[in-house]
Amino acid sequence: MLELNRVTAGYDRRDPVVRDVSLAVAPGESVGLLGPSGCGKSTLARVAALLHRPDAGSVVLAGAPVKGWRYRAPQEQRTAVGVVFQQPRLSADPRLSLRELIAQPLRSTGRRHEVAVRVAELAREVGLTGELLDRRPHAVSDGQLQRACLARALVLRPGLLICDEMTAMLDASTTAALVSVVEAYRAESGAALLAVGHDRVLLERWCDRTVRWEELDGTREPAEAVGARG
Ligand SMILES: Nc1ncnc2c1ncn2[C@@H]1O[C@H](COP(=O)(O)OP(=O)(O)OP(=O)(O)O)[C@@H](O)[C@H]1O
Repeated sequence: MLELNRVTAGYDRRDPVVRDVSLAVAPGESVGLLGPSGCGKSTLARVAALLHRPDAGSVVLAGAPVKGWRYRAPQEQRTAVGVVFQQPRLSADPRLSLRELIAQPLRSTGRRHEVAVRVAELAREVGLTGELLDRRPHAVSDGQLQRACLARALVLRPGLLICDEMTAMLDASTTAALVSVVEAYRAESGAALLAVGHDRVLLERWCDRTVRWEELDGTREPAEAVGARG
C-alpha cells in the first residue's frame, strides 16, 4: 500500500532529519514505527502522508509512484491517505464546529445530505454526541477533539491511515476507544495502518509488526537496513 524508498527529508537540505530510510506497509497491514523523541518519526510520517516533499527517494502509494510534489503531493493523491496527529489543537481549524471539522474533506462533494449522513455515522463511531458536534475546538477536551480528528481522517474512506502519536495526550480509556475505532474501520475497509509513536507496549499490541527507527536508518550498515525492509 505504501512504499518509502530511500527517503531523505527534513527542513534543511544540508542537514536532513530523515536519511535514506526505506519502509513498506503492505495492503491491509498495520505497522508500528517506534523511536525516541526527536528522531524524525513525525517528519517521516508527514512524508508518508504526502504532506512533506522528500529531498531524495520516492514514495509509492497503492502501486503508483507519487509525482507532481510541490511542498505537498497533489490533492488527488493525498485524499487516499488519512492522517491523525499528536496535537489535535494544532491540526484543527479553531473556527469550525466539530461537525464542520469532520465534514471538511467532503466540502467539495456538494452533496449535503450525504455529507450529513456520513458525518453522523462517523461521529457515532468515534463516540461524539450531537451537542458536542456543535461546539468549537476551544470548548471541548483534547480527547473529544482527537475523536473528531480521527473521524475527519476516516471521512474519505482512505486506503491508508497514518496515526502520528495519535494517543500520546490521551488517557487509557480514550486511547483504547480510538484504537478500537481504527481497528473497526480497518476490519471493514481493509485499510492499511502506519502508527508512529514511542509507546512500545501500545504499538506491539495494536500492530501486526513493529519497526524500530534504528532499523530503518539507511546510513547504517547495509545488511541492517535490508533486514528492516524485509
Ligand atoms: N518545521 C520544522 N523546522 C525545522 N526543524 C524541525 C521542524 N519540525 C521538526 N524539526 C526538527 O526535526 C527533528 C525531528 O523532528 P520530528 O518531529 O520528526 O521528530 P519525532 O521523532 O516525531 O519527535 P517526537 O516524538 O518528539 O514528536 C527535530 O530535531 C526537530 O527539532
